[in-house]
Order: sequence, then C-alpha cells, then structure tokens
Amino acid sequence: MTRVFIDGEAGTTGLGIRDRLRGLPVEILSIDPARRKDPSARLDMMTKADLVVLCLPDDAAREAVALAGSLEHVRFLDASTAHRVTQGWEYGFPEMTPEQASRIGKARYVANPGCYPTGVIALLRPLVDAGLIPSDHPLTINAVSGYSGGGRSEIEAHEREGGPAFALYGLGLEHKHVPEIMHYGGLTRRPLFVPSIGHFAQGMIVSIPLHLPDLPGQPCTADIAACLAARYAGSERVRVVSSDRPRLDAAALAGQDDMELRVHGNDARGHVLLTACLDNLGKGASGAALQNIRLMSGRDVSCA
Ligand SMILES: NC(=O)C1=CN([C@@H]2O[C@H](COP(=O)(O)OP(=O)(O)OC[C@H]3O[C@@H](n4cnc5c(N)ncnc54)[C@H](OP(=O)(O)O)[C@@H]3O)[C@@H](O)[C@H]2O)C=CC1
Ligand SMILES: CC(=O)N[C@@H](CCC(=O)OP(=O)(O)O)C(=O)O
Repeated sequence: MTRVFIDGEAGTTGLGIRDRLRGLPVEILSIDPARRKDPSARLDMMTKADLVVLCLPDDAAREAVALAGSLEHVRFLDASTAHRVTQGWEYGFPEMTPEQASRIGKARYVANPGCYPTGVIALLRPLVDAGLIPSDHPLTINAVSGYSGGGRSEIEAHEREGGPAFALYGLGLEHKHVPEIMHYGGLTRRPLFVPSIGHFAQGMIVSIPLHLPDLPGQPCTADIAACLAARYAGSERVRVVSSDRPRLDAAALAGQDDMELRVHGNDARGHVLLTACLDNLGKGASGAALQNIRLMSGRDVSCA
C-alpha cells in the first residue's frame, strides 16, 4: 500500500486531496498539527512515506524538496508553482499528450498544473500541435476564478468581510502562470493573460477569443471543434461538449473533478471563442492531484 504524506494537509488543497483519498488503498501519514511547520518533524514524515504531496506556498515547497533530497525512495507531487517548468520535473497533466499519463506514472518528481493553465493548455495545445494556431500567434486569455483560488487568506476575506463581486487582478501582466502556459501550451509569443476573481467560492472559466481569418488555412468553427474532440476522445476527465447554451456559469462544475471544453463560433463573423469550465479546486488542483497520485502509485494508467 502506498504511504502518502501531505505536507500542508490542513490547507485548502491539502484538505481536498485528503478527502479524495478516502476509500483508496493508500495509507495517509499525518503530522502532529502542532509540529506541522517544524522541518525535523516534516523530514521524519517524509522518511516514512513513498509519496510526498506538497500543498504549500512555493518557498516552503522548494524547502521540502531540499529537505528530503537525499531520500531516494521518496517521490514528490508538488501542487505549488515552484517546479512546474523545472528541468527533471514531469508536468502532471495526464491528458496533455497521449504519452503524458505514462510519463507521470514513471516520474520521481511531478508538478501538478496551475488551475488556469489547466484550462488554457487543454484548449491551446491540440490546436498548436495541429498547426491550426501558430506558436507565435498573438493571443489574449481571459479567466475568472472563484475566490478559493486565492487560498485560505482570500477565502477568509470573502467569507468574513465580503469581497468584491468581480475584480480584475494581475494587472501588472506578470501572472505566475504565464511561464507554464507558454511552455506546455507550445507558445513562443507571450500571451496577454487577464485573470479575475468573483464572489463565489469555487469554479472557473478560461476563455480565449480567435479571429478565424487570421489563422493559417482560415479554419471554420467545426475544424477547431473537431481537433479538440479528436484529442480528448475517450478521456475520462476532459470532455468537449456542444456550445448550445446562451450563457456559461463559472460555477457549473463546482464540486466536480471534470473539465468541459467548448468552441463557440460565428463563422459569418469569422469569430470563435474557446472556453474551458472547471472547478479550480477540482481539476484545477486536488482532482488533478488525485489523478497523479493514482498514476504514481501504479493504480490507474487509463485515467487520462
Ligand atoms: N487554491 C487553489 O485553487 C490552488 C492552489 N494551488 C497551490 O497549492 C498550494 C497550497 O495552496 P492552498 O491550499 O490554496 O493554500 P492554503 O493557504 O490554503 O494552505 C497552505 C497550507 O500550507 C501550510 N504551510 C505554510 N507554510 C508552511 C511550512 N513552511 N511548512 C508546513 N506547512 C506550511 C499553511 O499553514 P498556515 O495556514 O498555518 O500558514 C496551510 O495549511 C499553493 O502553492 C497554491 O499555489 C494550486 C492549485 C489551485
Ligand atoms: C483567484 C486566485 O488568486 N488565484 C490564484 C491562482 C491559484 C493558485 O494558487 O494556483 P496555483 O497554485 O495553481 O498556481 C492566483 O491567481 O494567484
């Protein structure tokens, strides 16, 4: 049975992973809460584990890997941003390419994707791979997240004091997710990424507008939709669904670990809007972590 230590178990992502592990054949090693930030107590737990799941701020995640670097039997899954584009780390997005699930299954170090990049890469990577979107195409990515995406401090701010109904942020245009979006999305030109936060707990929409006449070969909406549908055919967690509804609710998949992709098109205008709808805490965090834990413990290589 795989022994799992969740460093940061009491946080938002850590709790979500713990809940999802209930009933699975894994043993969860829990640290004494009073010593949860004590490096020697954490190292002691890591020594006993087969798999360490890091649900920590970036600096603490780097510290944990350094702390346990000499423990050769231990594998790591990091939910933070710290190692997502670091050499030697596998990207924990099993649906990204046909080979990715098996690469994750064999890796010692796996980085769980960011919540926004999960939606962005799912939409863009197949289209870039197919040559429908050039890697240097100028792109704008709009996104809205529930406030739980900001972790415990943002949750407390919204639930105790009340937060803004809707706010743009990241207005310095340097969001921490852009490097992984470019790296795994196959982009050579930096996209303009515009995140926002709403006064709802969980859920997310990523939306990417495209001008069809500006794309190579001038594809139509159906060409774009067919490319995405082919990539995710048979995927358990990522579905390409029809865009027949007049509006899309950002919280539509709250509480679920799936992601829905849509291609909203108006060929007469030459316009397409790609959307990804997911739960930032589900497929955007703990749900993806569960997929990776299953792959890393050899239980489920078909979950992509
Ligand atoms: N929320 C989300 O939607 C997503 C979050 N993530 C990532 O997951 C990671 C955790 O985020 P989230 O769960 O939201 O954050 P939280 O703030 O909810 O939880 C972080 C946890 O780590 C603990 N912690 C902080 N420093 C240390 C340390 N040095 N040693 C041990 N424990 C420590 C915190 O304790 P205390 O509260 O006492 O400081 C807290 O329990 C982050 O890197 C985040 O970027 C990834 C995807 C989505
Ligand atoms: C609403 C909100 O604040 N969202 C966070 C992203 C969530 C998160 O921390 O994501 P990763 O750990 O996956 O990188 C932000 O924009 O920084």
